[in-house]
Amino acid sequence: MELLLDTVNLEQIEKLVASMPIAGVTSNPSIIKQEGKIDFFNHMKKIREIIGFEKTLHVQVVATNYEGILADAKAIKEKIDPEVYIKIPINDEGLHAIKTLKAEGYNITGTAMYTKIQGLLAISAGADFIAPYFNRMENQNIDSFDVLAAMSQEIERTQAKTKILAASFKNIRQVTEAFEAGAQAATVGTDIVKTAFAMPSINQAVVDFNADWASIYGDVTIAEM
Ligand SMILES: O=C[C@H](O)COP(=O)(O)O
Repeated sequence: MELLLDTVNLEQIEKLVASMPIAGVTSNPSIIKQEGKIDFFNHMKKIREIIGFEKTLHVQVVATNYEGILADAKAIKEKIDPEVYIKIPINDEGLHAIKTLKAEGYNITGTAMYTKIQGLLAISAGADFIAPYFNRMENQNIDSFDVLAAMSQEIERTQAKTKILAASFKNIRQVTEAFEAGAQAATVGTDIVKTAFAMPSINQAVVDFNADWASIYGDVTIAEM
């Protein structure tokens, strides 16, 4: 499985990339807004410096029409780096742009995915990743697990190269469900990452082990023995 960070906070990225098996970083305008009016291209380049080229960086277009999306994609690729994944909403204009940009060798992540048909079309257009919005689908009473499982089946059936990069999570259960449904990757906010080990029993187990050790050896650690 691939775990990506859905943030552009440099400090958090640096910290979590060092301590967790992180496969990349994703962003969108709402995520950028959380950092204020950052120097967009320089900030994205700093993220690349932190994560290196073995991890993926996904940056979203803002234009909503075909020509504008192509222009945004070109600028992102030229001003950040050629390896960046261009995030494009899967709608009529976006899909048109995905077809064109894939033919020109761009890395593409189809995003804003709420329905099976969006995913099927993006897979067919050759998107490298599709990003179904797990929590947002649940909020609309759509069975997220079923949508992801259908995408997984389609990728398997057609032997497509597309990977499912599940997004939009409000808790860890949704993340593990996304992987169980067949997602290869999931992008999560730093708040969700932090809850991965938040179960009180985990810490209590460590406290109990330490107490038993101390009852035998006092405060002498294994390294000091
Ligand atoms: O890029 C898409 C985001 O992961 C959506 O997440 P959100 O539903 O928390 O805004």
